[in-house]
Amino acid sequence: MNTVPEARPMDVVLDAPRAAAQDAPPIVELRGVSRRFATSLDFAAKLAKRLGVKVREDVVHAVDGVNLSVRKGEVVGLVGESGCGKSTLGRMVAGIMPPTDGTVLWHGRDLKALSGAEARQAKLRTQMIFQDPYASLNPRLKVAEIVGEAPAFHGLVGRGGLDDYVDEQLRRAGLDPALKRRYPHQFSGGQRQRIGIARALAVQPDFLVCDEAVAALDVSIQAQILNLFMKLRRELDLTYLFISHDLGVVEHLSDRVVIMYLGRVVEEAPAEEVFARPNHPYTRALLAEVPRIEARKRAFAGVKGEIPSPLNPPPGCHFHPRCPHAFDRCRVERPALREIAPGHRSACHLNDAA
Ligand SMILES: Nc1ncnc2c1ncn2[C@@H]1O[C@H](COP(=O)(O)OP(=O)(O)OP(=O)(O)O)[C@@H](O)[C@H]1O
Repeated sequence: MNTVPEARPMDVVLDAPRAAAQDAPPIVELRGVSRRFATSLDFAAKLAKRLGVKVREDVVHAVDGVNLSVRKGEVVGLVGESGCGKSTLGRMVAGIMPPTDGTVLWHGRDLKALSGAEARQAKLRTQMIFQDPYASLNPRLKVAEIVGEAPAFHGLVGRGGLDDYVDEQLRRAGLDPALKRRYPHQFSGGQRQRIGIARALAVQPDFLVCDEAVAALDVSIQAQILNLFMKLRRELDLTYLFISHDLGVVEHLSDRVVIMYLGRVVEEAPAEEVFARPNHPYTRALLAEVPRIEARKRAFAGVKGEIPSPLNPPPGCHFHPRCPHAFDRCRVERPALREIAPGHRSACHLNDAA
Protein backbone atom coordinates (compact mmCIF):
# COMPACT_ATOMS: atom_id res chain seq x y z
CA MET A 1 0.00 0.00 0.00
CA ASN A 2 1.30 3.44 -0.87
CA THR A 3 1.21 5.38 2.39
CA VAL A 4 2.38 8.93 2.95
CA PRO A 5 5.44 9.07 5.25
CA GLU A 6 5.03 10.57 8.74
CA ALA A 7 4.88 14.30 8.16
CA ARG A 8 6.55 15.59 11.31
CA PRO A 9 9.23 13.60 13.02
CA MET A 10 9.14 14.98 16.56
CA ASP A 11 11.25 14.83 19.62
CA VAL A 12 9.88 11.86 21.56
CA VAL A 13 10.37 13.38 25.01
CA LEU A 14 7.07 13.53 26.86
CA ASP A 15 6.66 16.80 28.64
CA ALA A 16 3.26 16.86 30.28
CA PRO A 17 2.79 20.04 32.27
CA ARG A 18 1.31 19.10 35.65
CA ALA A 19 -1.09 22.01 35.98
CA ALA A 20 -2.72 22.56 39.33
CA ALA A 21 -6.35 21.85 38.57
CA GLN A 22 -7.47 20.70 42.04
CA ASP A 23 -9.61 23.77 42.58
CA ALA A 24 -11.10 23.99 39.09
CA PRO A 25 -14.76 22.99 38.73
CA PRO A 26 -15.46 19.49 37.40
CA ILE A 27 -16.32 19.23 33.71
CA VAL A 28 -17.82 15.82 34.33
CA GLU A 29 -18.78 14.15 37.57
CA LEU A 30 -20.05 10.59 37.99
CA ARG A 31 -22.06 9.84 41.11
CA GLY A 32 -22.63 6.19 42.00
CA VAL A 33 -22.59 5.21 38.34
CA SER A 34 -23.11 1.58 37.31
CA ARG A 35 -23.52 -0.07 33.95
CA ARG A 36 -24.78 -3.61 33.50
CA PHE A 37 -25.18 -5.53 30.25
CA ALA A 38 -27.44 -8.52 29.74
CA THR A 39 -25.44 -11.12 27.81
CA SER A 40 -26.93 -11.91 24.43
CA LEU A 41 -29.21 -14.94 24.33
CA ASP A 42 -28.90 -17.66 21.72
CA PHE A 43 -31.74 -18.29 19.26
CA ALA A 44 -33.48 -20.97 21.37
CA ALA A 45 -33.35 -18.84 24.51
CA LYS A 46 -34.70 -15.80 22.64
CA LEU A 47 -37.58 -17.89 21.27
CA ALA A 48 -38.33 -19.32 24.70
CA LYS A 49 -38.34 -15.82 26.18
CA ARG A 50 -40.73 -14.62 23.50
CA LEU A 51 -43.05 -17.50 24.31
CA GLY A 52 -43.15 -16.36 27.92
CA VAL A 53 -40.81 -19.00 29.32
CA LYS A 54 -38.62 -17.65 32.10
CA VAL A 55 -35.05 -17.61 30.76
CA ARG A 56 -32.02 -16.99 32.93
CA GLU A 57 -30.18 -13.98 31.58
CA ASP A 58 -26.62 -13.46 32.75
CA VAL A 59 -25.65 -9.93 33.63
CA VAL A 60 -22.20 -8.40 33.17
CA HIS A 61 -21.40 -5.84 35.86
CA ALA A 62 -19.11 -3.72 33.68
CA VAL A 63 -19.07 -0.68 35.98
CA ASP A 64 -20.19 -0.87 39.59
CA GLY A 65 -20.96 2.21 41.71
CA VAL A 66 -18.20 4.54 40.50
CA ASN A 67 -17.71 8.11 41.72
CA LEU A 68 -15.32 10.08 39.56
CA SER A 69 -14.78 13.68 38.59
CA VAL A 70 -12.61 15.23 35.91
CA ARG A 71 -11.78 18.86 36.60
CA LYS A 72 -11.22 21.54 34.03
CA GLY A 73 -7.63 21.48 32.82
CA GLU A 74 -6.80 18.07 34.30
CA VAL A 75 -5.35 15.03 32.60
CA VAL A 76 -6.82 12.02 34.37
CA GLY A 77 -5.34 8.62 33.55
CA LEU A 78 -7.68 5.64 33.91
CA VAL A 79 -5.85 2.32 34.18
CA GLY A 80 -6.80 -1.32 34.62
CA GLU A 81 -6.58 -4.74 33.06
CA SER A 82 -8.57 -5.66 29.98
CA GLY A 83 -12.26 -6.13 30.75
CA CYS A 84 -12.27 -4.06 33.97
CA GLY A 85 -14.75 -1.55 32.53
CA LYS A 86 -12.52 1.32 31.36
CA SER A 87 -14.15 1.77 27.96
CA THR A 88 -17.65 1.52 29.39
CA LEU A 89 -16.77 4.15 31.99
CA GLY A 90 -15.21 6.34 29.27
CA ARG A 91 -18.36 6.15 27.17
CA MET A 92 -20.49 7.18 30.12
CA VAL A 93 -18.12 10.08 30.90
CA ALA A 94 -18.42 11.16 27.25
CA GLY A 95 -22.22 10.97 27.50
CA ILE A 96 -22.56 8.47 24.65
CA MET A 97 -23.72 5.61 26.87
CA PRO A 98 -26.27 6.10 29.64
CA PRO A 99 -25.59 4.50 33.02
CA THR A 100 -27.93 1.81 34.35
CA ASP A 101 -27.79 3.51 37.76
CA GLY A 102 -26.35 6.74 39.09
CA THR A 103 -25.94 10.22 37.69
CA VAL A 104 -23.63 11.84 35.18
CA LEU A 105 -23.23 15.58 35.73
CA TRP A 106 -21.88 17.74 32.92
CA HIS A 107 -20.71 21.15 34.17
CA GLY A 108 -22.77 20.46 37.29
CA ARG A 109 -25.99 19.54 35.47
CA ASP A 110 -27.58 16.12 35.13
CA LEU A 111 -27.01 14.99 31.55
CA LYS A 112 -30.49 13.47 31.50
CA ALA A 113 -32.09 16.82 32.34
CA LEU A 114 -30.45 18.82 29.52
CA SER A 115 -32.60 20.23 26.73
CA GLY A 116 -32.01 18.95 23.18
CA ALA A 117 -29.79 21.92 22.28
CA GLU A 118 -27.81 21.62 25.53
CA ALA A 119 -27.33 17.88 25.04
CA ARG A 120 -25.98 18.55 21.53
CA GLN A 121 -23.57 21.10 23.01
CA ALA A 122 -22.42 18.58 25.61
CA LYS A 123 -21.83 15.97 22.88
CA LEU A 124 -19.81 18.38 20.74
CA ARG A 125 -17.69 19.72 23.58
CA THR A 126 -16.75 16.20 24.66
CA GLN A 127 -15.06 14.17 21.94
CA MET A 128 -13.82 10.59 22.03
CA ILE A 129 -10.62 9.40 20.37
CA PHE A 130 -10.50 5.64 19.85
CA GLN A 131 -7.76 3.04 19.46
CA ASP A 132 -8.52 2.29 15.83
CA PRO A 133 -9.13 5.53 13.97
CA TYR A 134 -9.44 3.66 10.69
CA ALA A 135 -12.62 1.94 11.88
CA SER A 136 -14.26 5.32 12.43
CA LEU A 137 -12.96 7.09 9.30
CA ASN A 138 -15.31 6.72 6.35
CA PRO A 139 -13.06 5.15 3.67
CA ARG A 140 -15.09 6.79 0.87
CA LEU A 141 -14.55 10.33 2.11
CA LYS A 142 -11.48 12.46 1.54
CA VAL A 143 -9.72 13.84 4.60
CA ALA A 144 -11.11 17.35 3.94
CA GLU A 145 -14.66 15.96 4.03
CA ILE A 146 -14.00 13.86 7.12
CA VAL A 147 -12.70 16.88 9.04
CA GLY A 148 -15.11 19.45 7.59
CA GLU A 149 -18.38 17.53 7.77
CA ALA A 150 -19.35 18.07 11.43
CA PRO A 151 -18.33 21.76 11.80
CA ALA A 152 -20.23 22.60 8.60
CA PHE A 153 -23.29 20.64 9.76
CA HIS A 154 -23.31 22.30 13.18
CA GLY A 155 -22.76 25.77 11.73
CA LEU A 156 -19.39 26.28 13.44
CA VAL A 157 -18.00 27.66 10.20
CA GLY A 158 -19.61 29.07 7.05
CA ARG A 159 -19.22 27.31 3.69
CA GLY A 160 -16.91 30.09 2.48
CA GLY A 161 -14.47 29.61 5.33
CA LEU A 162 -14.60 25.82 5.49
CA ASP A 163 -11.49 25.16 3.42
CA ASP A 164 -9.25 27.35 5.60
CA TYR A 165 -10.90 25.98 8.73
CA VAL A 166 -10.10 22.38 7.71
CA ASP A 167 -6.50 23.38 6.93
CA GLU A 168 -6.17 24.90 10.40
CA GLN A 169 -7.39 21.70 12.10
CA LEU A 170 -5.05 19.54 10.03
CA ARG A 171 -2.08 21.77 10.82
CA ARG A 172 -2.98 21.65 14.51
CA ALA A 173 -2.99 17.86 14.37
CA GLY A 174 0.40 17.86 12.63
CA LEU A 175 -0.78 17.00 9.12
CA ASP A 176 0.09 18.80 5.93
CA PRO A 177 -3.12 20.37 4.51
CA ALA A 178 -1.77 19.63 1.01
CA LEU A 179 -2.76 15.99 1.69
CA LYS A 180 -6.42 16.73 2.38
CA ARG A 181 -7.69 15.41 -0.96
CA ARG A 182 -6.41 11.94 -0.12
CA TYR A 183 -8.36 9.05 1.38
CA PRO A 184 -7.72 7.47 4.82
CA HIS A 185 -6.15 4.30 3.37
CA GLN A 186 -3.35 6.42 1.89
CA PHE A 187 -2.07 7.32 5.36
CA SER A 188 -0.05 5.45 8.00
CA GLY A 189 -1.54 4.45 11.36
CA GLY A 190 -0.13 7.49 13.17
CA GLN A 191 -1.39 9.84 10.48
CA ARG A 192 -4.85 8.28 10.61
CA GLN A 193 -4.89 8.94 14.33
CA ARG A 194 -3.98 12.57 13.51
CA ILE A 195 -6.92 12.71 11.07
CA GLY A 196 -9.17 11.45 13.88
CA ILE A 197 -7.76 14.12 16.19
CA ALA A 198 -8.25 16.87 13.57
CA ARG A 199 -11.85 15.71 13.13
CA ALA A 200 -12.40 15.88 16.90
CA LEU A 201 -10.79 19.35 17.17
CA ALA A 202 -12.95 20.65 14.34
CA VAL A 203 -16.02 20.75 16.60
CA GLN A 204 -14.12 22.82 19.20
CA PRO A 205 -14.23 20.45 22.18
CA ASP A 206 -12.89 21.33 25.60
CA PHE A 207 -12.68 17.72 26.79
CA LEU A 208 -11.14 14.70 25.05
CA VAL A 209 -11.80 11.15 26.20
CA CYS A 210 -8.97 9.09 24.69
CA ASP A 211 -9.67 5.36 24.80
CA GLU A 212 -6.41 3.44 24.21
CA ALA A 213 -5.68 6.15 21.65
CA VAL A 214 -2.06 5.09 21.10
CA ALA A 215 -2.30 1.37 21.88
CA ALA A 216 -2.22 0.28 18.23
CA LEU A 217 0.79 2.41 17.28
CA ASP A 218 4.54 1.71 17.28
CA VAL A 219 6.29 3.08 20.37
CA SER A 220 8.02 5.97 18.56
CA ILE A 221 4.73 6.99 16.90
CA GLN A 222 2.96 6.65 20.27
CA ALA A 223 5.34 9.24 21.72
CA GLN A 224 4.63 11.62 18.83
CA ILE A 225 0.87 11.34 19.33
CA LEU A 226 1.20 11.74 23.10
CA ASN A 227 3.32 14.85 22.54
CA LEU A 228 0.63 16.14 20.22
CA PHE A 229 -2.04 15.64 22.90
CA MET A 230 0.07 17.61 25.37
CA LYS A 231 0.75 20.38 22.85
CA LEU A 232 -2.99 20.65 22.20
CA ARG A 233 -3.60 20.75 25.91
CA ARG A 234 -1.39 23.81 26.20
CA GLU A 235 -2.69 25.53 23.05
CA LEU A 236 -6.40 24.85 23.47
CA ASP A 237 -6.72 24.49 27.24
CA LEU A 238 -8.04 20.96 26.83
CA THR A 239 -9.01 18.52 29.57
CA TYR A 240 -8.38 14.78 29.11
CA LEU A 241 -9.55 11.44 30.39
CA PHE A 242 -6.81 9.16 29.17
CA ILE A 243 -7.79 5.49 29.23
CA SER A 244 -4.96 2.99 28.95
CA HIS A 245 -3.91 -0.47 30.10
CA ASP A 246 -0.34 0.85 29.90
CA LEU A 247 1.01 2.32 33.12
CA GLY A 248 3.98 3.78 31.25
CA VAL A 249 1.73 5.92 29.06
CA VAL A 250 -0.40 7.11 31.96
CA GLU A 251 2.55 7.90 34.22
CA HIS A 252 4.03 10.34 31.75
CA LEU A 253 0.83 12.09 30.91
CA SER A 254 -1.46 12.32 33.87
CA ASP A 255 -1.97 14.78 36.68
CA ARG A 256 -4.14 12.24 38.47
CA VAL A 257 -4.38 8.48 38.07
CA VAL A 258 -7.46 6.35 38.69
CA ILE A 259 -6.99 2.58 39.01
CA MET A 260 -9.95 0.33 38.18
CA TYR A 261 -10.44 -3.30 39.03
CA LEU A 262 -13.44 -5.34 37.88
CA GLY A 263 -15.81 -2.41 37.48
CA ARG A 264 -14.75 -0.47 40.57
CA VAL A 265 -12.27 2.30 41.31
CA VAL A 266 -9.78 0.88 43.83
CA GLU A 267 -7.38 3.83 44.09
CA GLU A 268 -7.03 7.38 42.86
CA ALA A 269 -4.33 9.94 43.57
CA PRO A 270 -2.04 12.51 41.98
CA ALA A 271 0.18 10.67 39.48
CA GLU A 272 3.44 11.08 41.45
CA GLU A 273 1.73 9.79 44.58
CA VAL A 274 0.36 6.64 42.90
CA PHE A 275 3.78 5.75 41.55
CA ALA A 276 5.73 6.75 44.67
CA ARG A 277 3.31 5.51 47.35
CA PRO A 278 0.81 3.04 45.87
CA ASN A 279 -1.62 1.96 48.58
CA HIS A 280 -4.00 -0.68 47.20
CA PRO A 281 -2.54 -4.20 46.91
CA TYR A 282 -3.74 -4.27 43.28
CA THR A 283 -1.92 -1.04 42.45
CA ARG A 284 1.17 -2.30 44.24
CA ALA A 285 0.99 -5.55 42.32
CA LEU A 286 0.73 -3.59 39.07
CA LEU A 287 3.83 -1.65 39.94
CA ALA A 288 5.76 -4.40 41.69
CA GLU A 289 9.21 -4.99 40.39
CA VAL A 290 8.41 -3.19 37.18
CA PRO A 291 11.64 -1.41 36.26
CA ARG A 292 10.62 2.03 35.04
CA ILE A 293 12.19 1.60 31.65
CA GLU A 294 10.41 -1.68 31.10
CA ALA A 295 7.04 -0.46 32.34
CA ARG A 296 5.53 -0.32 28.85
CA LYS A 297 6.07 -3.99 28.17
CA ARG A 298 5.33 -5.36 31.61
CA ALA A 299 2.47 -3.19 32.77
CA PHE A 300 0.64 -6.04 34.53
CA ALA A 301 3.51 -8.42 35.13
CA GLY A 302 3.17 -8.21 38.91
CA VAL A 303 -0.46 -9.36 39.21
CA LYS A 304 -0.86 -13.09 39.77
CA GLY A 305 -3.80 -15.06 38.37
CA GLU A 306 -6.60 -14.20 36.00
CA ILE A 307 -9.06 -11.35 36.45
CA PRO A 308 -12.39 -13.00 37.47
CA SER A 309 -15.40 -12.80 35.15
CA PRO A 310 -17.56 -9.69 35.57
CA LEU A 311 -20.50 -12.09 35.08
CA ASN A 312 -19.90 -13.40 38.55
CA PRO A 313 -17.59 -11.07 40.45
CA PRO A 314 -16.27 -12.24 43.83
CA PRO A 315 -18.16 -10.87 46.86
CA GLY A 316 -16.62 -8.31 49.21
CA CYS A 317 -13.49 -6.79 47.75
CA HIS A 318 -13.37 -7.99 44.13
CA PHE A 319 -9.58 -8.29 44.40
CA HIS A 320 -9.54 -10.63 47.43
CA PRO A 321 -8.98 -13.93 45.53
CA ARG A 322 -5.74 -12.51 44.09
CA CYS A 323 -4.69 -10.47 47.10
CA PRO A 324 -1.82 -11.76 49.26
CA HIS A 325 -3.13 -9.75 52.24
CA ALA A 326 -6.83 -10.74 52.12
CA PHE A 327 -8.50 -11.51 55.44
CA ASP A 328 -12.06 -12.50 56.41
CA ARG A 329 -13.62 -9.06 56.09
CA CYS A 330 -12.30 -8.70 52.51
CA ARG A 331 -14.32 -11.75 51.45
CA VAL A 332 -17.68 -10.33 52.55
CA GLU A 333 -17.57 -6.53 52.73
CA ARG A 334 -17.02 -4.08 49.91
CA PRO A 335 -14.32 -1.62 51.01
CA ALA A 336 -15.24 2.06 50.66
CA LEU A 337 -12.99 4.36 48.63
CA ARG A 338 -11.75 6.66 51.35
CA GLU A 339 -9.14 9.37 51.73
CA ILE A 340 -5.81 8.17 53.14
CA ALA A 341 -3.82 11.36 52.35
CA PRO A 342 -4.85 14.66 50.71
CA GLY A 343 -6.27 13.80 47.28
CA HIS A 344 -5.30 10.14 47.69
CA ARG A 345 -8.17 7.63 48.01
CA SER A 346 -7.97 3.88 48.28
CA ALA A 347 -10.56 1.12 48.76
CA CYS A 348 -8.83 -1.40 51.00
CA HIS A 349 -9.79 -2.82 54.42
CA LEU A 350 -6.10 -2.92 55.36
CA ASN A 351 -6.27 0.87 55.79
CA ASP A 352 -8.86 0.44 58.56
CA ALA A 353 -6.80 -2.26 60.24
CA ALA A 354 -3.70 -0.02 60.24
N1 LIG B 1 -22.24 -3.85 24.76
C1 LIG B 1 -21.86 -4.80 25.62
N2 LIG B 1 -22.63 -5.92 25.81
C2 LIG B 1 -22.27 -6.88 26.69
N3 LIG B 1 -21.15 -6.83 27.44
C3 LIG B 1 -20.34 -5.76 27.29
C4 LIG B 1 -20.65 -4.69 26.38
N4 LIG B 1 -19.66 -3.76 26.45
C5 LIG B 1 -18.78 -4.22 27.37
N5 LIG B 1 -19.19 -5.41 27.87
C6 LIG B 1 -18.50 -6.22 28.90
O1 LIG B 1 -18.25 -5.36 30.00
C7 LIG B 1 -16.98 -5.66 30.58
C8 LIG B 1 -16.14 -4.40 30.58
O2 LIG B 1 -15.82 -4.08 29.21
P1 LIG B 1 -14.96 -2.80 28.80
O3 LIG B 1 -14.75 -2.85 27.33
O4 LIG B 1 -15.59 -1.59 29.37
O5 LIG B 1 -13.59 -3.08 29.56
P2 LIG B 1 -12.14 -2.49 29.26
O6 LIG B 1 -11.47 -2.38 30.58
O7 LIG B 1 -12.25 -1.28 28.43
O8 LIG B 1 -11.46 -3.68 28.46
P3 LIG B 1 -10.61 -3.61 27.11
O9 LIG B 1 -9.37 -2.83 27.45
O10 LIG B 1 -10.33 -5.05 26.82
O11 LIG B 1 -11.51 -2.94 26.11
C9 LIG B 1 -16.38 -6.80 29.73
O12 LIG B 1 -16.65 -8.01 30.38
C10 LIG B 1 -17.14 -6.71 28.44
O13 LIG B 1 -17.22 -7.97 27.81
